[in-house]
Amino acid sequence: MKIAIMGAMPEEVAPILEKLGTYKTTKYADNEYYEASYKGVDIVVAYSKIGKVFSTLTATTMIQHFNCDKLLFSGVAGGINPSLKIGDLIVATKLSQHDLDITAFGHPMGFVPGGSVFVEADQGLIELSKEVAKELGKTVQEGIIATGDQFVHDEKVKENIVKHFNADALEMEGGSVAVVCKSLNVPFFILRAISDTADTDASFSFDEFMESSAIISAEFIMKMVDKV
Ligand SMILES: Nc1ncnc2c(CN3C[C@H](CSc4cnccn4)[C@@H](O)C3)c[nH]c12
Repeated sequence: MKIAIMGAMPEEVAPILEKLGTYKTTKYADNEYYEASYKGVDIVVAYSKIGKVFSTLTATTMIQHFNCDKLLFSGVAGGINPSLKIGDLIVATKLSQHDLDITAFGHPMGFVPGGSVFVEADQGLIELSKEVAKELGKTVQEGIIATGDQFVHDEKVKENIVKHFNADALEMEGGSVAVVCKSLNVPFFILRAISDTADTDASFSFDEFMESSAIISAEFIMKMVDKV
């Protein structure tokens, strides 16, 4: 088995690389991939860079070039559900692309022919996260995550995303990673810790809490690796 551990930003994978200690760095397709063996498990780590295109490239590379057969995503997100506070963890049950819009042709937001509005995450990995949460005595919410190529800092954008997708959190990479993993038949798991609430203060909150929230997510993901 070979596990892909992915983030979007350097800060989202830095805590994971620190835990791994030593790793081999491979440059490929304008990015770097870090390979290590961790407690007998082969792991490849990478941060994609921001957005759906870069995350699609990295997820595809980790699966097709590095032969990963499970993909875990660790990072931060903007909270939509009022129950989600800064630092809280959310596990994606399913994901959508909130900026995919051909409604002019009568299709629902997030849908294109041949696709689906939502892509469901792997139930086995979600169940595993519940075991880890119980062992750690941590609360982990499950919910819908909406992905789009914008940093959301506007209540009206949030409201529109809730209206169309009933999303609990939002970010910029999970929905595309989900499509890649579904199409390539690789179980995937998307975990995010809240860094902001995607409102007018989002960028300030993000700057203040992103690193600490990224660590919260990364530490949980590494506990998942112990059991996967
Ligand atoms: N409100 C929000 N909207 C959309 N996405 C998010 C996220 C999740 N990540 C963080 C980062 C923001 S853009 C970025 C660009 N430059 C520096 C830092 N972040 C991008 O990878 C998506 C956290 N809060 C979000």
